[in-house]
Amino acid sequence: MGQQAESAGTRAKRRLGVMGGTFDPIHHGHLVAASEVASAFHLDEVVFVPTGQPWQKSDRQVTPAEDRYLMTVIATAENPQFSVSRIDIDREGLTYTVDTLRDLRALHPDAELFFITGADALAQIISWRDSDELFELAHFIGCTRPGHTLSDAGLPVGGVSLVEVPALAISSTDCRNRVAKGEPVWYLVPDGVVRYIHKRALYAPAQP
Ligand SMILES: Nc1ncnc2c1ncn2[C@@H]1O[C@H](COP(=O)(O)OP(=O)(O)OP(=O)(O)O)[C@@H](O)[C@H]1O
Ligand SMILES: O=C(O)c1ccc[n+]([C@@H]2O[C@H](COP(=O)([O-])O)[C@@H](O)[C@H]2O)c1
Repeated sequence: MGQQAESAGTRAKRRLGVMGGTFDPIHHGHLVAASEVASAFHLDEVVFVPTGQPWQKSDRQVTPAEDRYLMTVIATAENPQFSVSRIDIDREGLTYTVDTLRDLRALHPDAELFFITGADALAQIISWRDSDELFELAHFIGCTRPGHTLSDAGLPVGGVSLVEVPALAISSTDCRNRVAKGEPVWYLVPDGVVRYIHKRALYAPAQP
């Protein structure tokens, strides 16, 4: 029966979530948002895509991509629905989501793409490169995030869904600042990520 349906071309499209981020470091806010969206939108998989060179974060030194990639692998390893892609890290030049989605489209021609963002990122999308094309390549899902208003105002009708996720007032900025001050990040980021941060001495204050 399954085989017949497949050969008749009636098989449902694979639903692939895309969670893009700098992940410097990845924290439970990212993981909960991805998990909630996967459940609410019946996604088959969520691929986490750490940025290569995020052009809107050029005001600060971003941690090397390999460290951010490895922390993302560690954080997602136990969830069979989660995977990590190197496409943005391995592409030369600045990272633009339009390239991410074009590449994922080419890699997964039969999948429907769902790009997941927090409310803060969603509010900036109009400033992203080739923003019109973004909505042809994927459906966008904006998640609530404490301190930010979730809105689809000005975005293409039907191109965006808004979803409420458990409020976790966690940011990578706060995690970095805590480590720099010697404060704990246990339970804000996965345990393996805490250990990786300490092993690699990430976010430590610069020595005088
Ligand atoms: N606590 C959170 N709840 C919901 N969404 C979040 C949360 N933290 C981050 N996101 C979303 O995850 C994506 C990747 O975020 P990013 O890696 O920039 O983390 P960040 O915590 O915002 O980092 P930073 O503090 O360095 O700006 C963005 O779409 C962002 O809106
Ligand atoms: O394409 C763009 O112009 C663009 C500008 C800013 C952010 N993004 C993407 O938005 C996601 C979250 O980015 P950030 O900077 O909040 O970590 C990540 O996948 C970025 O590549 C994309």
